[in-house]
Amino acid sequence: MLPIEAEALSYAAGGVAILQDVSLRIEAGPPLLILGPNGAGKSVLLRLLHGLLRPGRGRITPEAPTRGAMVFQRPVLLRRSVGANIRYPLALAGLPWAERRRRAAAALEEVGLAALADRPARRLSGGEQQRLALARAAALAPPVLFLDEPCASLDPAATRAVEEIIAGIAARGTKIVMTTHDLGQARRLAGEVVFLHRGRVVEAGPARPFFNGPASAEAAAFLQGDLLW
Ligand SMILES: Nc1ncnc2c1ncn2[C@@H]1O[C@H](COP(=O)(O)OP(=O)(O)OP(=O)(O)O)[C@@H](O)[C@H]1O
Repeated sequence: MLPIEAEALSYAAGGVAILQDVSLRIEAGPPLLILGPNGAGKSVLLRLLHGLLRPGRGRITPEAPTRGAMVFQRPVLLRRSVGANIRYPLALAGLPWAERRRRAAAALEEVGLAALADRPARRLSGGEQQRLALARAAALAPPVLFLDEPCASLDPAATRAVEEIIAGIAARGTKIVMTTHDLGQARRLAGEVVFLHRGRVVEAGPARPFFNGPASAEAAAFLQGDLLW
């Protein structure tokens, strides 16, 4: 599924342009963080890249109904046990029974939920639910994992736990493409950055130079907390 190539994407809703002429290439490597102020179009771009939304203009290759797994700000869990939430998509993917058990156990161990495997998933805390959602997506070993503000409703400790899980998934070869409002988190996780402002890509490239000395006035203002929209 990699690379994913987006060419001249535009997207509008209700007659309002949300993204304009966005081109980017997603390649194997460390996490790609999509950054920008409120309303810049980060979530819409993530959904286009994944395939949940279709661009009004432009093209994304490879063409596919979806181009990876996705985890949302608020996890969508089945009304089943923690373990069953992980095993169900593995069954849908056609994996044999023993392999499903093995992968589910390993995934729960990795996110620290092994002891809660038989609990109803929807009774977990917010942080535990998000860890479960990540374990469920990672158990499929997708080439790309799209994360939309995965820590938005979590406290700092739960946020750090989720960051460690994300870094672990990335280290095993899944490309992470994610949005966040948390610049500290972006600095900790990002290998590459796409900076959006008002629906356009203003900067794209390796994370370190972006954070240390952004090329554009908009990104410099954003990093100082002075670019509100
Ligand atoms: N279906 C829709 N209909 C109308 N407007 C929309 C729709 N989806 C998104 N928008 C608008 O498009 C703009 C970009 O939305 P998006 O959610 O991608 O921004 P964002 O950068 O993720 O913002 P935030 O940081 O606030 O989450 C916003 O102004 C939003 O109100």
